[in-house]
Amino acid sequence: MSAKPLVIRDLYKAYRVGQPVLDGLSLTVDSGDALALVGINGAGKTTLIKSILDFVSIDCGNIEIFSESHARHQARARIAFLPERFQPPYYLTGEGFLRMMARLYRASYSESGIAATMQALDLPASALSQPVREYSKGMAQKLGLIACLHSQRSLLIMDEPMSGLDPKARHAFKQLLRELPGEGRTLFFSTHLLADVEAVCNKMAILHDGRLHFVGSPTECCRQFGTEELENAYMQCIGAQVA
Ligand SMILES: Nc1ncnc2c1ncn2[C@@H]1O[C@H](COP(=O)(O)OP(=O)(O)OP(=O)(O)O)[C@@H](O)[C@H]1O
Repeated sequence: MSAKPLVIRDLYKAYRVGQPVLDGLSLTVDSGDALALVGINGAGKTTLIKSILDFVSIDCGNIEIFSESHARHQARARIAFLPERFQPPYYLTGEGFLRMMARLYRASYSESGIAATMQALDLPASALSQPVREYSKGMAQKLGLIACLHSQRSLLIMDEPMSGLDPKARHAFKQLLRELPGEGRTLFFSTHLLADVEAVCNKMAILHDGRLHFVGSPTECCRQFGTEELENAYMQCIGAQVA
């Protein structure tokens, strides 16, 4: 049996003593999952992502990436990551950035593949030779997404990847995301957009008060909370009033 992309057990993380952001969180992500992490502002989504990537130290528990401890350098060798508020280095051109990322990811640089993804996301070919400091926010986001998609890595971790994308680009990006499981890749991303969760994901995890209050498919979430609308199910899950 192949190793699971991500297994988290009893994870605790506090920035201040006695105030855990993650309070005994456990989660398993299976190969080919497209899992969305949702939760209110400040719920701890970015903290969870940073914990997985060992960007912050954890207080307790363990995290395994393809059966290796997340703290081991090689555990991250199968991950591509796109941070929240992504900004490529200002001194590079679009192509310079994509070639640098391909080297870092030890992936081949496919001119035709990148051209196709750029076209799908409505990023003009001229952006390749343009310095990224001249990019709009959405253009920079698209460049980061393209680097991630072309990383040839098995586990893609993205923090709010759709933020800054216009509706057309979001539509195209969701289509690209839907293709990932068929390529044997696994997707783990945070989002506030429940419509995107329904469109892309076979699983969602609702983080609230430091714990996962629900893990399962959007359909199961609606069923569990006795509603047809995912938004209402989510509100009930986090104990919020539904108007
Ligand atoms: N470096 C830090 N030092 C102290 N507290 C932090 C730090 N980073 C985050 N926090 C706190 O941890 C909590 C969770 O923050 P986090 O950024 O993980 O939430 P989030 O779910 O990603 O939020 P959002 O949806 O707004 O992006 C917040 O209360 C935040 O203030």
